Amino acid sequence: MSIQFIASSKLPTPFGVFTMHGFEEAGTGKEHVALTMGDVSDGEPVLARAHSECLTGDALFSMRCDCGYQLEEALRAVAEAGRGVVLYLRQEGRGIGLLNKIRAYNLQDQGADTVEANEQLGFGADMRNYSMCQPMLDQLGIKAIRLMTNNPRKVKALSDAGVDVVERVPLEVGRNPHNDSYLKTKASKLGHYLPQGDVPQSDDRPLISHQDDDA
Ligand SMILES: Nc1nc2c(ncn2[C@@H]2O[C@H](COP(=O)(O)OP(=O)(O)OP(=O)(O)O)[C@@H](O)[C@H]2O)c(=O)[nH]1
Ligand SMILES: [Zn+2]
Repeated sequence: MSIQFIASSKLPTPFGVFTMHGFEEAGTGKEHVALTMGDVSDGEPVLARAHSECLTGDALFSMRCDCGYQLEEALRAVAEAGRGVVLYLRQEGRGIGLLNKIRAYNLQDQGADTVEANEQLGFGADMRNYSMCQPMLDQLGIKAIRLMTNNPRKVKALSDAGVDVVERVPLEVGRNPHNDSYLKTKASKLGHYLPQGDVPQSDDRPLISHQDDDA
């Protein structure tokens, strides 16, 4: 895929100050972002997250999925390591887009699981492609990554796209009563490595703003 680097800036967050890099896909005009911290171009493997956009989880505090929790944890882990990258990829709803994801949620409200809902709408279970990742990492001087994910298909897709994934780092956060059956379906039908066992019963989403209270 042809992707053009556009500009970089600072991005202060509750976790620390990242550098934000903006990219534009040729053809589609899709805008992707990479957040980096530390020296990522020294040739050593870089702690990395390739995060698929989830407006509902990432921005609207949804507890239907684990996306928002994973995004927070990935940013926190990179900041703690002092070095890493988070690719924020505009492939909402596993590639079907926001409005189709809302259609899929409507079907899930009526009993379908996340895979059945996609299929009832005429989509595959996962319509994402990761071909923007290698050119984005290349632009940032990143040679190899330690990928934070529970999704073995993502590891394979990135490797197939030419990314040197030297390690998978588990990212198991955010399980709650609202997303438990969704996570079970991800494990059983999409192959995610996710712990089973008792669901934490708390309804709270561990928002960043609450973390100081616990410290
Ligand atoms: N179509 C659809 N997309 C969903 C649903 N729930 C979350 N998503 C999208 O799924 C994507 C995240 O995919 P996941 O399978 O949760 O995670 P992953 O990135 O493949 O795996 P991890 O790296 O372990 O997080 C985001 O684009 C979300 O918008 C759903 O019920 N239906
Ligand atoms: Zn989500």
